[in-house]
Amino acid sequence: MNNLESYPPDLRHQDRRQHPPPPNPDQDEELCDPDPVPIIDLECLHHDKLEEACKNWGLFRLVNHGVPLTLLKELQEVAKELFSLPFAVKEGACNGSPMTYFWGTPALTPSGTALPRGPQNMNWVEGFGVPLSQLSHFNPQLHTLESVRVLLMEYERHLWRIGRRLFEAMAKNLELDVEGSKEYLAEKSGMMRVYRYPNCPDTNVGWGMEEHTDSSVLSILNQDDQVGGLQLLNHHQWFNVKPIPNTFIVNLGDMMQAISNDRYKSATHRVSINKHKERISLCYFVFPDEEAVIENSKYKPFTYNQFRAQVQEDIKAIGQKVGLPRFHHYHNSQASLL
Ligand SMILES: O=C(O)CCC(=O)C(=O)O
Ligand SMILES: [Fe+2]
Repeated sequence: MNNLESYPPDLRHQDRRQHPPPPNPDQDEELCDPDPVPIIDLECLHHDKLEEACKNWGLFRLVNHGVPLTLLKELQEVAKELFSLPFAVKEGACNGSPMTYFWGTPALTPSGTALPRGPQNMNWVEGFGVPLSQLSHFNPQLHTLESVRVLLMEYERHLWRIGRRLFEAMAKNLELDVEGSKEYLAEKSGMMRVYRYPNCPDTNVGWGMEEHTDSSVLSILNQDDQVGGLQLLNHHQWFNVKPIPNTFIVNLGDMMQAISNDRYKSATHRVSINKHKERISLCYFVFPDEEAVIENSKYKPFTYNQFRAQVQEDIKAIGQKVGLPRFHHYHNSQASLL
């Protein structure tokens, strides 16, 4: 099933062929733990439950989201098909299109190129990314990529409906001005990413995706039905976020934390490597209007454009994102780098 030729050369672990999976892979045991993540029902949205999840977790599981199961299954299938193509085909597939193919890091420049990282912090992931504003503006030559694009167009319409509904409920809880807060969630400002996390017998090679917070307002994740790996940091403890079919994981990003004046939190999360099974996930990120100014008692006035530029600068200069502390009043740059 593992098609070595399809993996980026950096992610081809030499031991891969010598370790067939045991009948009961130990990593699956953790998936039997009770799932601690708060559940939010979109059909019957309780504002107090949502408030509690945003304040205490920065992440929740969304049920009754209204996205057809057939669409979710089809997306997973076509994504699998796309990733199983030879690496060289995937590498060339996005030339001349707004879609990008990347591996080894999720940190990209605005034009979609991977920000260079040292081999010591290689993330065990490959992905395709596309800005939502471009999704309907290109026709990939590669048939499988075109199938993905068509499905993503339909999927995006659902996720925008979900994101807006959730954001409106949060804005109400935060008593934000209804008209003024509209620019904090811009329909086509988002992006979509499809990931594959190759399995690797030696999990010491690092992380599928290293610990981070998202820069978005909201991120909506459709993770593999079967293979876990997503972990959430809450109150100094890491939790496994189980894969449960037909549910989404919604996490709040840095922009939501800033908009809420730090009442809500941007979830710190990471993805572990599975020894035996690869994992597919799809992530939708939605951002504020690029020029919308965020300003309140905890933050100096700033726009998402400025935030993004600062993140890029920090990654280039010190190899990591500093994020929100850069924009706090009374920011002390030394303190935030610790
Ligand atoms: O694939 C996942 O489960 C998480 C992806 C993620 O955290 C991200 O893209 O920021
Ligand atoms: Fe993330």
